[in-house]
Amino acid sequence: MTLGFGVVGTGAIGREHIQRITKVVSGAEIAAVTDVNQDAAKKAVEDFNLRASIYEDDTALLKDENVEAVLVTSWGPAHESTVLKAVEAGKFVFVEKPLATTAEGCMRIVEAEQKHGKRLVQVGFMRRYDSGYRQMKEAIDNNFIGEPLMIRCAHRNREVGESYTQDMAILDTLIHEIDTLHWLVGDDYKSIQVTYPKKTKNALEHLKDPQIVTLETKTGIIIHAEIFVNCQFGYDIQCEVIGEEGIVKLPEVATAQYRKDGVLGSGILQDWQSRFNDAFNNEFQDFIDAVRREGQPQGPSAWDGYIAAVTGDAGVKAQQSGQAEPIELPERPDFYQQKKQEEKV
Ligand SMILES: NC(=O)c1ccc[n+]([C@@H]2O[C@H](COP(=O)([O-])OP(=O)(O)OC[C@H]3O[C@@H](n4cnc5c(N)ncnc54)[C@H](O)[C@@H]3O)[C@@H](O)[C@H]2O)c1
Ligand SMILES: O[C@H]1[C@H](O)[C@@H](O)[C@H](O)[C@@H](O)[C@H]1O
Repeated sequence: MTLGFGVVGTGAIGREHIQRITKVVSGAEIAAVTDVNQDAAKKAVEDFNLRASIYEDDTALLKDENVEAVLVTSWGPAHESTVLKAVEAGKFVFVEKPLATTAEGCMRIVEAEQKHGKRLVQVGFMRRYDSGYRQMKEAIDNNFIGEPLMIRCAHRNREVGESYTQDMAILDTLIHEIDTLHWLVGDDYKSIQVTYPKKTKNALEHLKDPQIVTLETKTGIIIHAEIFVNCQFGYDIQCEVIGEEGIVKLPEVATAQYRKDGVLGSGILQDWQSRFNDAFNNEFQDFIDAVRREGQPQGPSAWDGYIAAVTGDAGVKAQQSGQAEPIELPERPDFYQQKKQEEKV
């Protein structure tokens, strides 16, 4: 069976995922599309030569029997409503981050999914599918470095535009570390604090950049994460876990090495699309295979989306207060502990 996707939001990443589903991964096709900008939906159908119906909104798209899974790539504030409608209709959902823009919204999805009785939703935290992070997780799970004690990481973007606001450093950028790191070490967060070093002259006036985030986990691991979104030199993701008996570090992405003008060097990737292209491909293949074979997704769950939202809210509060803000999460429901397998991804 080929899995029919209905795409809600045919903007930048929606188009990338359409390309991925039709040209790169196997087992799925685009059955339908919609966008509040109908021209964007029509253009996607034309540009990718899709045999897909175009609907005026998500409600109409969800009625299409050929739509078995919904790909939610609209703007963040629109995600919750589409995901809830899709869960209500019993369709699988792949939703780009954020699951919803509020913790309450994420909880509404968690509750709806539990009411449905089996997992339908996967959140697009693609770093869990990056081969470097997966190797790190394997080393940590196999106790290769002993108990993790500290994590140092950096999330650097070359530059950001006018529309990038202060809270986005947490909710749009750090959100990836928030998801990846608790998965990596199998721990929950306890608190978050944000401090501001000297500001770069390359940041627009409204933005403090860089920012240093300190997260503490329940078992006492301290994480130092640098968010630097106008670093100028490229897209740079670093992560190092320091354990009792060794260190495991995210490998640099291999790019050609050159010798020129007395320099031995290699290029730095410039954007997240190229840095995580393989991870995006892997996450889609896994989603498609899991729902076709097991009848439910196995990747980052609605509960992971909820953890990210609660931690993100505390992070935004910490940006304003300068204090360590507590991160209060209820117990993970049994529903989201069903399979140890899920934790591996
Ligand atoms: N995983 C990642 O690294 C990653 C990277 C980029 C973007 N994202 C996420 O993907 C989402 C989309 O980002 P983007 O850069 O493609 O944005 P975009 O603005 O390029 O595209 C969004 C599209 O959704 C449409 N849209 C908005 N509300 C809608 C609704 N209610 N119904 C139907 N269509 C609607 C818009 O018209 C637009 O075409 C965001 O949530 C963003 O955070 C994730
Ligand atoms: O800071 C950016 C991140 O590095 C990317 O991975 C995307 O998530 C993008 O939306 C963010 O603005």
